[in-house]
Amino acid sequence: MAGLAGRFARRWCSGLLGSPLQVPALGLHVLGPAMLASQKDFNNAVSQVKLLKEDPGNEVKLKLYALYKQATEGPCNVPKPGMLDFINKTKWDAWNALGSLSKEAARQNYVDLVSRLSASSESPSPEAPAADRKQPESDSLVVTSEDGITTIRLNRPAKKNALTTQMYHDIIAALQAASKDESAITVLTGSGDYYCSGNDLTNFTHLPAGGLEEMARSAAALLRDFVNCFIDFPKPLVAVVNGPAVGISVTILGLFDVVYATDRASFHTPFSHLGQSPEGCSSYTFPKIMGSSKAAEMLLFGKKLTAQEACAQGLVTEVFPDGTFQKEVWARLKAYSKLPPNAMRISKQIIRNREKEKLHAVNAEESSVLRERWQSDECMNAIASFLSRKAKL
Ligand SMILES: CCCCCC/C=C/C(=O)SCCNC(=O)CCNC(=O)[C@H](O)C(C)(C)COP(=O)(O)OP(=O)(O)OC[C@H]1O[C@@H](n2cnc3c(N)ncnc32)[C@H](O)[C@@H]1OP(=O)(O)O
Repeated sequence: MAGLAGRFARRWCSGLLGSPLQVPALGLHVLGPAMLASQKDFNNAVSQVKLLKEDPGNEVKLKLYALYKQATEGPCNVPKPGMLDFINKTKWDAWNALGSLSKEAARQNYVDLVSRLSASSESPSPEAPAADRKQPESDSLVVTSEDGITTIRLNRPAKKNALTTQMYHDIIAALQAASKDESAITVLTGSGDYYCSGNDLTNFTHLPAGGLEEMARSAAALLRDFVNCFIDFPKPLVAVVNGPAVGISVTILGLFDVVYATDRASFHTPFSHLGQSPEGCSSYTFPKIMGSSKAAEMLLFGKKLTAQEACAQGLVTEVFPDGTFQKEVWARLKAYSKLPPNAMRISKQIIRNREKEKLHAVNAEESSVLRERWQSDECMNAIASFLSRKAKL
């Protein structure tokens, strides 16, 4: 069996290396004619592929192959190979998946992909910033791609990774980019001793010209967009909970596929204490995950769960000893990231799709209720109390 697999792998690689190679349908750029690569750029990129220092792996080679075919011959126009002709069938599938993508757009995508591959093969960093991704506006979020994993790291350890308005925008952009990049898995984690202390309560102190009402309106719109990105995220999404988690960083966990936590983590949703109400679709996902009375204890009374309790309730997938947490979790994720990405994406789709409409409706309702809550005396007093250091949750 091993011999067969080895022969198959060798044939597969040489088959692909012999032809110029290419992007998942999801990752393709839709560009206006003025921005498209010239034939010369394309020819250069075809030559560049042969000079790559590192083998980009079969999946990328397959993407290159399909884009090359689309760019030079247009949409797939040859009969589908038989089931047992594995290699040619896989290549045909990749080309066919590009549908009616124009030759010009395929050429551009090919050039972009080769340029990303050239940049990354020259990068000396073991955890290189994703070359194809616009980096976040502030240092409070760090996005890297390595070993088929895109990691979005909250990086405000001095403030326990509390989420500023800019960070919400940056996370949205990072998720949108990750949904189209070449990684198989996307991870959200934190720097320092906390995973995240939730919404930065000073967000509420920056009143715009329209006053409290306008602040609540725009925060609700941002919240809705933010949560929608998690609902719609197409690839496996994993939370690596490296320490305590508060507020919105807990509620959105119900939208992740897998949640790994250190035994130092805790899970706290003190919404009533803050005069607020649940978000992140937790009013729907938590009762589903843990039953209505356990969910009520967390969401109404702000009961803080230990990592072990959260695991017993089904909110956390597995708890690891803090001393070996990073090593164990990343080793496991690296192994998972080698699984066929399309299979994982399609399986996620089957698992999640029938819930999507409901989740969007819940998100809209939660955001609209919060818009009112943020203008209430209960909420204003709780935030003033935190800011004046009278209260710690
Ligand atoms: C677009 C808007 C969408 C909004 C969505 C709705 C979201 C709701 C929520 O997320 S509700 C939850 C909000 N979070 C909190 O209420 C937590 C508040 N923080 C605390 O209670 C504590 O800081 C702590 C328990 C997280 C940690 O306590 P401790 O270990 O004692 O550390 P410090 O308190 O000294 O914290 C260090 C430093 O960080 C600042 N900080 C921590 N969390 C927040 C925060 N959420 N907002 C603002 N600032 C925070 C803290 O003030 C300290 O700052 P300092 O060093 O004093 O300058």
